[in-house]
Amino acid sequence: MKIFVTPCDGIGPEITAATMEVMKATDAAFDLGLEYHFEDTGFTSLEKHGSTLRDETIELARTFDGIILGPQSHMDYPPRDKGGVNVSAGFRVKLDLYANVRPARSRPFLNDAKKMDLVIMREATEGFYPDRNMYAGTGEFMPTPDVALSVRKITASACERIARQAFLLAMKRNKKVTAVHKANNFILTDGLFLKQVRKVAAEFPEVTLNEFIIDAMAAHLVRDPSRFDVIVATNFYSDILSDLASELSGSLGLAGSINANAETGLVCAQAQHGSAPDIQNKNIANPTSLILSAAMMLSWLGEQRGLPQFEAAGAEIERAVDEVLANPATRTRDLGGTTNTDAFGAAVAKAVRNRGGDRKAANA
Ligand SMILES: NC(=O)c1ccc[n+]([C@@H]2O[C@H](COP(=O)([O-])OP(=O)(O)OC[C@H]3O[C@@H](n4cnc5c(N)ncnc54)[C@H](O)[C@@H]3O)[C@@H](O)[C@H]2O)c1
Ligand SMILES: CC(C)[C@H](C(=O)O)[C@@H](O)C(=O)O
Repeated sequence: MKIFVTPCDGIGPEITAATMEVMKATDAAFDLGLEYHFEDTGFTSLEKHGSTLRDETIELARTFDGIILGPQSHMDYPPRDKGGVNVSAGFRVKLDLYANVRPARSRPFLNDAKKMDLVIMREATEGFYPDRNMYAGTGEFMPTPDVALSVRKITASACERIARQAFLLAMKRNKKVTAVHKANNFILTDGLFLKQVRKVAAEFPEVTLNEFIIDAMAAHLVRDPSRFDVIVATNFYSDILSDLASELSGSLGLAGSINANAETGLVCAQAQHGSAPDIQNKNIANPTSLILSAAMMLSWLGEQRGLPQFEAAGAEIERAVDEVLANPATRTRDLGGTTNTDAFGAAVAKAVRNRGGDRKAANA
């Protein structure tokens, strides 16, 4: 299996290095036969090639089975005509990775967070990124110096396919979907989203559909996240709600995700958080988010291609992360500990290796 890796900006190289430690240990324990190819994106690509994301990088990534994508320092990029291209939106939009799957769960051994185990199914290709061939703020216009406009594109087809992914996931979980919208105000756009979700819901009579307006949803999530299971929403709403949910679980640094396309089979592991420039190059970032994203990527590849060892490998990384997080001595600073990024990665890799040894002994 061929994996494309691009660490990108800020804490990206640090959390990617920790993730690769875990991937190597997992590959050895499960005989996955992973091969890696590393490419520059973000500021390193800008310095070498004049663009934070080149078309050839995207086209190369398309030929791989999976992608590990680090966070970008998009806020600090130069304008597009000076090479600043939105790396994240570029991968999602150009590769049509429309399902950004963002889980968040509480861990009783970690903190006293309210009980939560949910997945946000985020539509990742449209909304304020309006065209498959244009990205990086091209949905914005300034007709006069006093007026700035932002165009949000919502299509029936994109709403339908993300809704279907949400219901398919709900069938594997607790048969509950919550659609989040603001159709009270955005009658055409959010109205279209809601119409498509209801249409797909009719195909899944066993799944209960609830609907919440985005502003109230934020309050309900904070008050009682245990009410929710699979949440589906358009791009922008999901982006905000998923940061809220992951912080409720203890830290943005715990938030893994994949961007996937169920039809082409391509999958991209990507932390939910950004490049955290406030803590970059200090070896203190929590790499859990990218490690769990890589685990999700392996599980997804396993499920899609009928490869049980990949599913087992993904589950094992999740288990190893929990084992390491359960020990206050091996937590990173965002969770009140003192463990560094590389040491955390090494601890998770060791937890995977230890169990791999147990498994081999049991099979001998
Ligand atoms: N997917 C992406 O690539 C992505 C997502 C969001 C933001 N961004 C970009 O990231 C840059 C910084 O944005 P921001 O500061 O608003 O958001 P951020 O997610 O980078 O950071 C928010 C806060 O969370 C902390 N944090 C984030 N990840 C952490 C981790 N793994 N371990 C410990 N603490 C962590 C940061 O230190 C910061 O205090 C901007 O340029 C923004 O455009 C990129
Ligand atoms: C950096 C930004 C373009 C991005 C988005 O808006 O999708 C981010 O918030 C994310 O969640 O990956």
